[in-house]
Amino acid sequence: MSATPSAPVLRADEPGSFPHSVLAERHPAVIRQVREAFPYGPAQRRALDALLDSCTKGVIEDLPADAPDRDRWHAWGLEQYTGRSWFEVPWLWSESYFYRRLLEAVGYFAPGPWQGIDPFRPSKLAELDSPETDEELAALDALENEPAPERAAALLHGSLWGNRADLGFRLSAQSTPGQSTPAQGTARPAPGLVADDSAAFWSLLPPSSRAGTLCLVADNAGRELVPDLLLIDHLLAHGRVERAVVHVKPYPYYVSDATTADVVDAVRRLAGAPGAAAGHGRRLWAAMSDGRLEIRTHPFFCAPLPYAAMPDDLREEFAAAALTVLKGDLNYRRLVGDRLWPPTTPFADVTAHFPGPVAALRTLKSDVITGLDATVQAALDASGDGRWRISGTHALIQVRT
Ligand SMILES: O=P(O)(O)OC[C@H]1O[C@](O)(CO)[C@@H](O)[C@@H]1O
Repeated sequence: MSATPSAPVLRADEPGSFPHSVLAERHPAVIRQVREAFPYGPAQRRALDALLDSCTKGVIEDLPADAPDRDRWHAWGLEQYTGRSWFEVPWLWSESYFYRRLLEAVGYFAPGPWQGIDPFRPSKLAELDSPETDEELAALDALENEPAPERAAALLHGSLWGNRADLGFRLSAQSTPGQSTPAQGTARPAPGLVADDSAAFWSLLPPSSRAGTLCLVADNAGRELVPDLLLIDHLLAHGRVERAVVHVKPYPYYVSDATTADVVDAVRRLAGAPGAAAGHGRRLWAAMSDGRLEIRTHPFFCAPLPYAAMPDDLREEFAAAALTVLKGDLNYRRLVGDRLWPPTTPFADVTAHFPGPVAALRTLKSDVITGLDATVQAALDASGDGRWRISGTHALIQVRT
């Protein structure tokens, strides 16, 4: 890697900035949503109130002495950050620890009646069972008749724009009226795509008898995970990959990030749907049963750390993959170190640390961006849409081979 000058790590210490708004507005909204989602008892309600006080006007507090992952969080910086304001430590760290503390407050980890109860499950299921999901599944019928290259392109874009299904984002972002996912099967670049390395993506997964393994590091459940699985079904069915591994979160995270339960719900939703969707669901179910599609998780997926700091076991796994696909905004931030790089900083430079070929499929929902062509950046900055980095209306497909 050429000596790319470093860039500042994002913090939430600037009032008016997007990171600041996430800690000051989105996190309180998440606590309110969780409080209303379940008939939690007085103890949990007091714990949620205490977290609200701590994360808006207090300081970072240590985990309880008997917390199963206390040592791990101390190694991840908790020792250093205890007693400091949530707004002054790295933004990624604050956000990640917030979700850990939220689960603590509702009794997710402690032995007892609420152990393992996902506080975000009602909103994830509501989204999965929504009429919008019905519509998207029905659109698969038309796709069946499209030539394979168009079908492949449509499924790749479905997985990409599925990343707008970020329920945490919806809590505080106003939706962009009339903005929809790109029409299925159209060859022209989708509006809102600020970088498009689709050709490199497909070049890494040629149909072949020696096809390799795809690792997909998932992001949101529901209407993002379904198109991710449809893409995987297509890659398996067309011999572009021999095996696929979907990496999910070990516990609920960032409101709608996918866990194993969400994968099962998504495959069931497909298999139980009318039309072509059912065929995709049955194939995915069979692939999970015979091991061609595997679900894995790792504590690192809920760590407040960049991918450059990933542990060796994950490093070896990604090094052996034909391609690792990182889905979404948070994974992108972690891939490039959650730093405010100049937007034209080459993607290949800031991802040189990644052990194997890597692709980012992301809708832009935070300030971090790299690998932009200077003319594209100039056009975006001149567009008058000051929110192009954070509004989720723009997306990218970036690949480092
Ligand atoms: O689900 P995604 O695409 O990772 O987006 C996560 C969102 O949460 C944030 O962390 C802000 O809370 C941003 O990264 C992004 O807006």
